[in-house]
Amino acid sequence: MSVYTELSLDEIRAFAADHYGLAVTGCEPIASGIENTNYFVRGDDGREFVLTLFEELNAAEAAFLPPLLQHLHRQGVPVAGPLTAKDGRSLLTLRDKPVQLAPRILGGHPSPVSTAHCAAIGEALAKLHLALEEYPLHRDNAHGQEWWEAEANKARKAMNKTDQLLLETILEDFEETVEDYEDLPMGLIHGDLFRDNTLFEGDELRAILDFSEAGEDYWLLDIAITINDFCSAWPSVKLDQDLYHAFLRAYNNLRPLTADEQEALPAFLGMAATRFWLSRLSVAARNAAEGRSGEAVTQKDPNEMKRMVAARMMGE
Ligand SMILES: Nc1ncnc2c1ncn2[C@@H]1O[C@H](COP(=O)(O)OP(=O)(O)O)[C@@H](O)[C@H]1O
Ligand SMILES: N[C@@H](CCOP(=O)(O)O)C(=O)O
Repeated sequence: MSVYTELSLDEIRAFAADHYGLAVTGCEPIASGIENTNYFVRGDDGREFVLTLFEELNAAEAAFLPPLLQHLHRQGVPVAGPLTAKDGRSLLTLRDKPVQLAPRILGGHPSPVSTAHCAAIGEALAKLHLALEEYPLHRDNAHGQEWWEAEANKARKAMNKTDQLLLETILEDFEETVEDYEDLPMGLIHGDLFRDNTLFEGDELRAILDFSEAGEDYWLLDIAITINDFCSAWPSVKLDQDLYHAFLRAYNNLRPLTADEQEALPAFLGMAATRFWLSRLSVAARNAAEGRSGEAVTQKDPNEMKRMVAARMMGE
């Protein structure tokens, strides 16, 4: 689990009382996050909340999130909008880090994924893209093309020849694709729509979580990121054709992919897997450098993504 900043019940209790007028009776660290420190928090009236301490974003960067979530909520996209504190702010500071309290949404990460889950997430992603079409606030994708090219330069030095070739091939394929199809639609994207950033009850999508990666980029990148995780035939990293088609049918129903997007999708699937191959390598290197290890830190496997990159390159 990832709890980078350990908070005591007394500290959470004082924070919730001072800022939200909430009487807290218990808290529990959340075992599954990667980037932020999260705690489930129980109120004396039985309500439950999630306290998120942003570990990577500064206050200015994190301030983008509450209005975004409130907008999506109003547009009918299922998200957990942060609570407003007594002083009207939705983002506060604790231990010198940005912090928010949001309602706990019931549900679990879908596993195994069904065609119904893929249809639900496909529809929700199209709704999210359309809901943000006219959204006035902008933010660059911090892990878009510029980032992954810089990251690839660092990562390739430690790679064997085969991995270097795989990386170069995918990067070149992507660059050629975006040159060939220069009008691919763009907008604000979620940027990290994995199963573990969703909550389902049965087939029903209850919440899309964790908008830390939201930023301006190709809609198709968001689609590819989501397909890669939702529509793979885990533990195999190959695409499951039933899941894939269920996702695309539902997405297309609300926002039909352009002809160029359909042509470009295979290159984006490879690039989306590469983006997470690189970020997982980077997280592993940082954890090693900072001596973060053991039970308190969740580390996802870069090799899983590398295998997916190779599969997507083979059209699988
Ligand atoms: N509002 C919420 N309701 C219920 N569970 C939540 C909520 N927010 C976060 N979680 C749980 O916490 C986990 C980690 O949250 P996430 O925002 O993905 O953190 P990180 O960015 O550190 O990975 C999620 O996978 C989910 O299980
Ligand atoms: N989805 C990323 C990791 C980001 O973790 P999150 O818990 O912040 O969503 C990956 O799979 O590498």
